[in-house]
Amino acid sequence: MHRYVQCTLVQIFNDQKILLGMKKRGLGVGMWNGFGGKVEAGEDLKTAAARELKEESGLEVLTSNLMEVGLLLFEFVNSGVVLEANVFRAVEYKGVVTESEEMRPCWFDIKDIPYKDMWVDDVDWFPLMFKQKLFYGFMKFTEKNEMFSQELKVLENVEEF
Ligand SMILES: COc1nc(N)nc2c1ncn2[C@H]1C[C@H](O)[C@@H](COP(=O)(O)OP(=O)(O)OP(=O)(O)O)O1
Repeated sequence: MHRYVQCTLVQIFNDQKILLGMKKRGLGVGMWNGFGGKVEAGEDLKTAAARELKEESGLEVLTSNLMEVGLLLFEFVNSGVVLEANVFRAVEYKGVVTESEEMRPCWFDIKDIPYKDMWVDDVDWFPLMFKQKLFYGFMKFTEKNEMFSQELKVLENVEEF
């Protein structure tokens, strides 16, 4: 049986740079990623995305400045957990980038993304995000977090999520 968990993943852009965070604990520790986490009871997706961004990076974003860019389902077959990651991008935000208990943020040029220190799926969908394509993906992972199956497609509009 599967257990679906809604979560968010926010990508912050400044011209040709993207802000990534080095995960300091928990799922994905030791890897660079966008900012996000589980949606809490009673929260809508964008409110959860803005909260996680603030908690992990110190940056504040208005929910109206969060643009949907993709939906990714990560199934961890051993546990039966399926993370439904709702991916957003933002180019308008305020605040000071600040290291948190969970993430150490750093700006990267979009031509120099540290894919070798990121989840293996990222190398396939980051380029779609950089081309401003809307995408859907379904990836399956073993108990060692190795990806063994991947479906990834470009969508026309968010209604196809
Ligand atoms: C499996 O492949 C993944 N790829 C990418 N790029 N991102 C992933 C993958 N699996 C999970 N994620 C992202 C999605 C979310 O943004 C976070 C989930 O993080 P976490 O489990 O730390 O969520 P929190 O609510 O912050 O957790 P705490 O309970 O520790 O606060 O990872």
